[in-house]
Amino acid sequence: MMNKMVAPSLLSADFANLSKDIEMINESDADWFHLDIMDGVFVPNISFGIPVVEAVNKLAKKPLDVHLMIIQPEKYINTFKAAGADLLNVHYEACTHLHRTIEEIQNAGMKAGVTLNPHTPVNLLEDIIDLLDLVLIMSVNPGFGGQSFIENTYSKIEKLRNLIEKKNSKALIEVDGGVSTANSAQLYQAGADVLVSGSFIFKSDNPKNTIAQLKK
Ligand SMILES: O=C(CO)[C@H](O)[C@H](O)COP(=O)(O)O
Repeated sequence: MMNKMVAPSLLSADFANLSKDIEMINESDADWFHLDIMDGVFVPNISFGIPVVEAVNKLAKKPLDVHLMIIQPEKYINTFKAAGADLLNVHYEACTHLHRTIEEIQNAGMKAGVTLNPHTPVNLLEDIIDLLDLVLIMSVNPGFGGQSFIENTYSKIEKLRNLIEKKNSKALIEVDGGVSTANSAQLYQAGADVLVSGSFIFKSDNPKNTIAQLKK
């Protein structure tokens, strides 16, 4: 059975009032917190780092889903575990030894996810999908919030769902970038389990209500 989960992306939160937005997510129907870590090298932007993950972890009452948009993510596995990450997403494009990195994340006591950039085909995961807890499909080029959704994402989700079933994998499918109520129903229908949404939630008049709408 498919899930209908929502992970608000703190990238679009008000950093001057972060505790208020964390409290809003705690009280909402959201399932996870999504935290985007950008290094200015793997992606052309810098977001926030480990001290912010630690601070969020002190207040968050839901799991922390951490998306590493950084080179050499294997160097920071234990650091993010100590900071409070429950699920660690690394990019397929940033990992030379992906199998080893996934095992290290899981051995550190976290769920392991692999993220695919829009140009990366899902069939490249064929020989590792059975080990994964999650696959994050980027529906924008990573680096910035507020971009337009790439329509080819639906067919990528369908191909990934087929691969997951063929390989009897437990991996959840998460989608990130340009997600709103204009595409949420179709994304769940295509096979997505978890939707990440940033600007659509935080720029709305009633973010808690928007999160509830995204779960419908
Ligand atoms: O990973 C990200 C950017 O790299 C963000 O999580 C994603 O873009 C969500 O933002 P929005 O919902 O505003 O598109």
